[in-house]
Amino acid sequence: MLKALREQVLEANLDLVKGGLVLYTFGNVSGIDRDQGLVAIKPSGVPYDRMKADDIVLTDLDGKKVYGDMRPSSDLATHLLLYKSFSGIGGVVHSHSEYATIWAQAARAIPALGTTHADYFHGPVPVTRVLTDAEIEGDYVLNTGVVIVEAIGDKDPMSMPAALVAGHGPFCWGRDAADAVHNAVVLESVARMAVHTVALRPETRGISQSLLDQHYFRKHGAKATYGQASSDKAL
Ligand SMILES: O=C(CO)[C@@H](O)[C@H](O)COP(=O)(O)O
Repeated sequence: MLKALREQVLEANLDLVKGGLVLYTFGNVSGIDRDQGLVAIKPSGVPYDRMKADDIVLTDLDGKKVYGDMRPSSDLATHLLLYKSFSGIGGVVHSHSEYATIWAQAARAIPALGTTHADYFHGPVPVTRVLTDAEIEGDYVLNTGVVIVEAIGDKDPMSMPAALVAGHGPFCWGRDAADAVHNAVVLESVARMAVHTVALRPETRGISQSLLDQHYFRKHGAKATYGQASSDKAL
């Protein structure tokens, strides 16, 4: 059932390890088949080096398992809410990558300090509000999705493909599972550079709106000029 999607999601999960974003069983990646309304997601707590395409769990958008013997990722409800809220996305990543998590733990948005940031994120990467005790004691995983959607607000989720969950870590998304991992790897790089930039020059104000716009739109959207015509995100 949806073998190609399960294989893509397996590869994307293994790419979290290759990208240095996760330790042990931390983190998770999912992908969606919009036509069938089914999500393929990492099984919970399974070491990446033992994970097989058959271990990838399929659920519907209500979280009902339709394929697989394993329990789905413990973050499933967050992934599902993001798919329901952001209709253009095809993949979701959660990691505890260190520098992005440092910003999340500090409950600070990552400021747009340079063109590396602007190539991927059209503005500061937002941080969620801190969940209330009632939200934590209720459905914490679902409410994590709620505060991410709030933090994105009226921004286009494809121009801001990441948010930091205060006190927790980053969630990223993209056109598919591989694209979401790509964004998560870049987010970690941008977060690392921002920590050091702010340490070196605490008063830094970041780049201007015009430089941010120029770099972002050079790579994204109908008028993008970067790379080759067939690719929105050539490296
Ligand atoms: O943040 C968390 C749990 O709070 C997760 O990222 C875990 O690190 C991985 O959980 P599974 O996807 O294996 O359930």
